Amino acid sequence: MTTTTLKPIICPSLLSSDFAFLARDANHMLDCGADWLHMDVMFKQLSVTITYTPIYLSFCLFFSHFVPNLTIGAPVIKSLRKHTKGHLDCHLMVTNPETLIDDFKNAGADGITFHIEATANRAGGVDITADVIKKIKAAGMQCGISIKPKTPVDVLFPFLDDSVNIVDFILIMTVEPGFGGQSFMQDMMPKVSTLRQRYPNLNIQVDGGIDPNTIGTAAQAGANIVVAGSSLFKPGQDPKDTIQLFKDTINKYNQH
Ligand SMILES: O=C(CO)[C@H](O)[C@H](O)COP(=O)(O)O
Ligand SMILES: [Fe+2]
Repeated sequence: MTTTTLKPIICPSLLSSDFAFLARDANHMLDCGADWLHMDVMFKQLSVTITYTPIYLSFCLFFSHFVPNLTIGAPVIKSLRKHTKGHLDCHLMVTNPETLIDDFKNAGADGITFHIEATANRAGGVDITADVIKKIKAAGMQCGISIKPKTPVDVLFPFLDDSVNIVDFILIMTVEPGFGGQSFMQDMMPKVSTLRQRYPNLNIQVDGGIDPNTIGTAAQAGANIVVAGSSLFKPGQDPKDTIQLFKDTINKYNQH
């Protein structure tokens, strides 16, 4: 297989911006060298999981929120679109991502990343997942698939091996989704290196706890797209230097 050098792509998470000055903060990050603008879409939606428990010889219903937080939706993307030319990389932490694809496309999103836990765990999950990929691509957007920390990486293989419905990148969560400012989970790195070995040309994004101390670990494992909120919006620090450091570190480890 021929390999190409993967471009570093730095995505400031606007979850850490001042929402009252969203466009100002987004464009400042682009002026500082950022490549994409990462938009964290969280919807505190109740989901139901049916699980068979052999111990009790019965089926149990579990109710949970996909994430315990509520952030922004398509109307905010639409407003921001009018004030920036940046690539809007929308990370959907919601239970039924297929219901939001048209809204986000119409609002001006450039890419949608959905969580496989929100599609594959439902009845007919493989087909639902494939349909979501198809729908995002048919709408002309980039498509990413994300996995939470407890989800094994091999659930992604069938979709990456599909030569028809091409996924643009994988997002490996390096924190439990829901909030910015959490600590980087180093134990997620074997997932990144497994993907890098199996798919040398795959764009791999990491999200959560990326800062000057953790970027080396993520880049060495094989990540070339990084999301960073807290570390880029840290008061009193120039994001230009941090973005350049992230790019240099990714380039250092990304020589096939
Ligand atoms: O998806 C996310 C949380 O669910 C955010 O993108 C992520 O946490 C970025 O923030 P930080 O760099 O502060 O960890
Ligand atoms: Fe995110």
